[in-house]
Amino acid sequence: MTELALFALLGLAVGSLYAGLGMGIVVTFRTTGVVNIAQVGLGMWGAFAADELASTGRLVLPWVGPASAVGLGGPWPGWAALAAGVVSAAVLGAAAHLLIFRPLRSAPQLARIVATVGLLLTLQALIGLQFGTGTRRPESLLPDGVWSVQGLDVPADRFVLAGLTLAIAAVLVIAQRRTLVGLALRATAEDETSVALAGWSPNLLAALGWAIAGAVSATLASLAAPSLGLSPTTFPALLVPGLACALVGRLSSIGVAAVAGLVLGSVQSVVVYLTSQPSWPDWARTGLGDAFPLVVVVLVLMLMGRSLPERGAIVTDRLPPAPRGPLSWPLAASAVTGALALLVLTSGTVRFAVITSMIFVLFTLSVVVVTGLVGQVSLAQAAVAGVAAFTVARVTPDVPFPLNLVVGVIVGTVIGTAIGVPALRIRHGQLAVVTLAAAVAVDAFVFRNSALNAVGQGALPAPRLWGADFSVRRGDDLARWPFGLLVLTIVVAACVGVAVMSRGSLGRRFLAVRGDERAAAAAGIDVARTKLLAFAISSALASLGGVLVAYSYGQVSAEPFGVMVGVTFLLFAYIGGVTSVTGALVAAAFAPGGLAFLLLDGVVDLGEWFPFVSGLALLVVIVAYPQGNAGALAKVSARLAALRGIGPVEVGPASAGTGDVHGAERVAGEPLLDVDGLTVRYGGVLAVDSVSFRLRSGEVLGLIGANGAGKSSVVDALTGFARSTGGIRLHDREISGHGPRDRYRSGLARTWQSTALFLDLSVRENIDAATVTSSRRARTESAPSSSDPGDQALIDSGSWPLQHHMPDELSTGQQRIVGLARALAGRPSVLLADEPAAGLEPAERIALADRLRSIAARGAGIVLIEHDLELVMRTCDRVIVMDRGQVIAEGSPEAVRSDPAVIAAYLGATPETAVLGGGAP
Ligand SMILES: Nc1ncnc2c1ncn2[C@@H]1O[C@H](COP(=O)(O)OP(=O)(O)OP(=O)(O)O)[C@@H](O)[C@H]1O
Repeated sequence: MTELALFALLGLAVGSLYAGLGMGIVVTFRTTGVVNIAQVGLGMWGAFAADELASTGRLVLPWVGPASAVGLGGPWPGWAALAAGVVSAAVLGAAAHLLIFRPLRSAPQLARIVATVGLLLTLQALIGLQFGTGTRRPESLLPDGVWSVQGLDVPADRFVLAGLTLAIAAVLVIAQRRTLVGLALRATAEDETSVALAGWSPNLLAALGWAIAGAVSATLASLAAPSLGLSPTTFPALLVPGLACALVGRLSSIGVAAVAGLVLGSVQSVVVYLTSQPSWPDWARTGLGDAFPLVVVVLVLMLMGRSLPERGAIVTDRLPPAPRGPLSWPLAASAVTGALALLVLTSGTVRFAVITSMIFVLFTLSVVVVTGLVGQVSLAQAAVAGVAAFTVARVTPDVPFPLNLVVGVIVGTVIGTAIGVPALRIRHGQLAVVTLAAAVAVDAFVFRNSALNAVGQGALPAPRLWGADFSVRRGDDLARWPFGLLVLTIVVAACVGVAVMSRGSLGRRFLAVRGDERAAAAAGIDVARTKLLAFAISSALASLGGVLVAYSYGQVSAEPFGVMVGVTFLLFAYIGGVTSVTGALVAAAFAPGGLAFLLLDGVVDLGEWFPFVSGLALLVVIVAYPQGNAGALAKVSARLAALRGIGPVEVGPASAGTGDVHGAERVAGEPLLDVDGLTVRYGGVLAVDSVSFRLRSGEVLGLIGANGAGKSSVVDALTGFARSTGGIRLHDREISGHGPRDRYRSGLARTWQSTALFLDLSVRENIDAATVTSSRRARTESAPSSSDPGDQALIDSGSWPLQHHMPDELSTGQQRIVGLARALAGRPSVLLADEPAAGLEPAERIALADRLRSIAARGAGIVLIEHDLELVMRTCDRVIVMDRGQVIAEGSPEAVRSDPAVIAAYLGATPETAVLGGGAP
């Protein structure tokens, strides 16, 4: 027990460092919305700069080459050096904002994550160049005595460090609550415009946020360094706990992040102590301390996250477009011929570089699948590749080639898919943190754990197939062509597979989930399964790459699969073009150790400067092209498609379809939907208060009320997007416990006020993504079929002529009509239409009313939310009026229109002038 307490107190040193990083990350996020993965780089820079000044008197500046260090005539006193180091980290932070993140402020979130990754690599390289890669142990500025607490002798600096950490947190919290600058800093991330109107410069405020973050991290990194050591190679191990603390503080609480840092440091120290005990199993001795933050991160985020984002939490920024045109087989054939020629015509190191680039294609392809197509950020792909490689090393020679490859890929895929499980509830920057934490854990617990893996078991036996030797090396030949051919065959198969998949129905589902998870679930797509499938395919590709890397080296080691390598995969894939196979090929050509790398290195010998210069170049590229190469590639592929005559056609007026049965008899038939005491609360807001109604077959039921009355919340609750209490029976079956997808598949469909179309898919593909059973029949533009649910939905909604357009080529009104078509694609028995007429011309509204009637006439029940009373009168059999969450009237449109309570609820409007809800938006 005493030992446990002692180790917990000793852990306060590393805990204060984590707290410093966590607080820095929170401050940056609160002021700029960036989850700064490079925060540890800023903190380390300050600590190194302070130590250099204190030990040699050199002021080192954050660049390389001439005048990158100034001699200041002898070592500086410790506290003065610390102040200078802190200022230098603050300036570097502000510069990072002004030069990199300000230009990217309206870029996709992914671009900003990639930029922080690029900044981290650049800072790591810069520190290595300026201060060397060895470990330093600076002089301590804190008291070096020992304090006795309840019989325990604890170094005094631990208490001072913990106290300082809490003091810094208190100062930051008070400053942000009590000072004008603090308040402006808090406001700037949420609403730049209001801050600017109040006379503040959002740009300077954001730079100040970055500077404060850099200063806080550098202060605590410098003070903790004497007991921990300073080394540029230990970055990732510090980064993840820092991010974990920020997440525990929900990226918004400085105080919680600080306390979480201290607790995490203490617990980690205790875990390390426990794992060193003789009773602890050998296989679990190494890496548990490093794996622990992963557990914290995952638990916190899984508890915080939601399986679908909430209304209002939808991220509107778009990833680069993904090509959807037909595969160009001639282009593919020329690429394969070119690669073959390169293999045959080269030898030695050049051929090895060609092979390295080819293997790298598998890594960038894995990022294309999971990030480019499904929008899930993963920094763990190198770890997954490593798992496969280590598995192969372990099972060979008992399991011969190629069976060992299959086993490796299966194990890698299982682990990679498991790493993807948090993605079911966690998104964007937070997912980057989880996958990074997973990479650190796998690196520490598996790759560097000699009790668990086969490192040091020697060379992999030559891969042999049907008697032929496919090994990379024999005698003087460093890169044999049979191995190149083996790699090429696997890579070509993978490329073709991904290209075909991304253009098919799976690719459609991927892009739908990437575009809008809520709308995808409402269109019957299993979002969780789609994401996991993407992680599985992506992990299989990375695993193949991992095994081939192992065979290309002839043995397995941890280095090619390190945490920073995984980070590099994302960086290269994004810049090369993260949404297409072509992008993966471009990225791989420039891969470290690959072909372009070799050629460039031959032309300009950058030597040890290479990592820094390439990091800087990547940052310049990402700032200049925030969508990476994918934007450019998409333009080229659109032009090629236009040349082949498959470009967009002119938008014609939405014509009435063949399925129009206007004028059919209105029959109120069997009950379809029974809603009983439906109640929705958002925290303290009672949005829907015990609403009950019944909808019958053939009926159009109007749901009206002023803005904020609770109408959309009713739709959200009925379709499974808002938590609710009360009964919901569809076809006499209780569905209130079911998810959105199940409800859609049971026949309950909805449209969205925000249109929520999948912007990366054409109108036709939007509809096809939502058809429960997809029709494989070849379609013709002129001959719709009533047996095809997609065709029928396009016709019933009047959007048949729009089917070859991309959503953003359409007006908002047309997009709403397409949204209606998508809701009809599942042939629902109940349709909840949330303001489908907003943005339509008067004539189009009349046509829409007729269409809704004819859909109902064929037996569906429709709930129509609408502000325009004329449309409601024309379309609905019955109307429910809501006010402040409650039903205040119900009856025929005529009766409701003249109900005094209803008129009173609408600001005293007279029945003649009333356009309920204040008019269409
Ligand atoms: N996610 C949320 N969190 C907190 N409050 C919410 C949330 N969504 C809606 N509300 C609140 O619930 C109430 C009902 O909102 P709702 O959007 O359902 O009304 P509405 O009748 O559809 O309005 P509108 O006609 O403007 O679409 C409003 O007070 C709104 O501010």
